[in-house]
Amino acid sequence: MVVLFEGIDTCGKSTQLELLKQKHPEIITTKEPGGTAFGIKAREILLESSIISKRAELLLFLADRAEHYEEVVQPNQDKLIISDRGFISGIGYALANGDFELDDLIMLNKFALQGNLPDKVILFLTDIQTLQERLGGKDLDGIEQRGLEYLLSVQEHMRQTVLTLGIPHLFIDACDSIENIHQTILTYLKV
Ligand SMILES: Nc1ncnc2c1ncn2[C@@H]1O[C@H](COP(=O)(O)OP(=O)(O)O)[C@@H](O)[C@H]1O
Ligand SMILES: Cc1cn([C@H]2C[C@H](O)[C@@H](COP(=O)(O)OP(=O)(O)O)O2)c(=O)[nH]c1=O
Repeated sequence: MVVLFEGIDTCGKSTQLELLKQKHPEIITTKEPGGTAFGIKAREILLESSIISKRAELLLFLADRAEHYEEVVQPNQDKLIISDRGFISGIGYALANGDFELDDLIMLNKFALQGNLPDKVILFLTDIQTLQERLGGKDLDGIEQRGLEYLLSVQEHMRQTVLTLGIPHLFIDACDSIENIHQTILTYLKV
């Protein structure tokens, strides 16, 4: 089973994935961008914000996704695989960047994933105050520097995309405590 942890920067995905991995070391944990050797190089380019063309940026995220699918997801289909981000980020950030149609983005992402969408999405939803507090506590990469309004519009596009595609999902209140969220995820995943 393939599960995506999705949500905008600082909503708590990595914290929860780490807790889950501690309790269940048998879970295959991975991430996009950067879950493969190629992805590590792609991630460096993507986060240093040296790409001017939004299409070039999108295609590099998609290249990372295609490689990640073949190298990490496909060989482990029989196990529980949880990825810190995936194609919901791919669509959410691209829609917030403008100039892209949802139908085109769905088609491109299905192409990268050889038609195999994840089984479940756990989407963390935050609010402006929490986002501001948590972003204030870290060095911002090129994408995070695009600002609060940009990130909240990404979040809304992610939410709509999950609903439009009808993927089984859990919406998490990212402002809840770390322990409460952990328990909610354990219950949802039945692990
Ligand atoms: N539920 C929570 N309540 C308070 N702080 C949290 C919570 N979840 C995560 N944090 C803190 O917020 C910051 C960002 O969390 P992180 O898990 O790295 O987010 P993401 O992986 O989504 O970018 C970290 O400093 C983390 O300790
Ligand atoms: C997977 C993906 C990520 N992104 C963005 C989201 C993040 O800002 C960045 C990845 O950074 P990352 O450090 O993984 O995210 P986080 O701050 O949540 O730990 O790339 C896209 O724009 N498109 C995509 O397809």
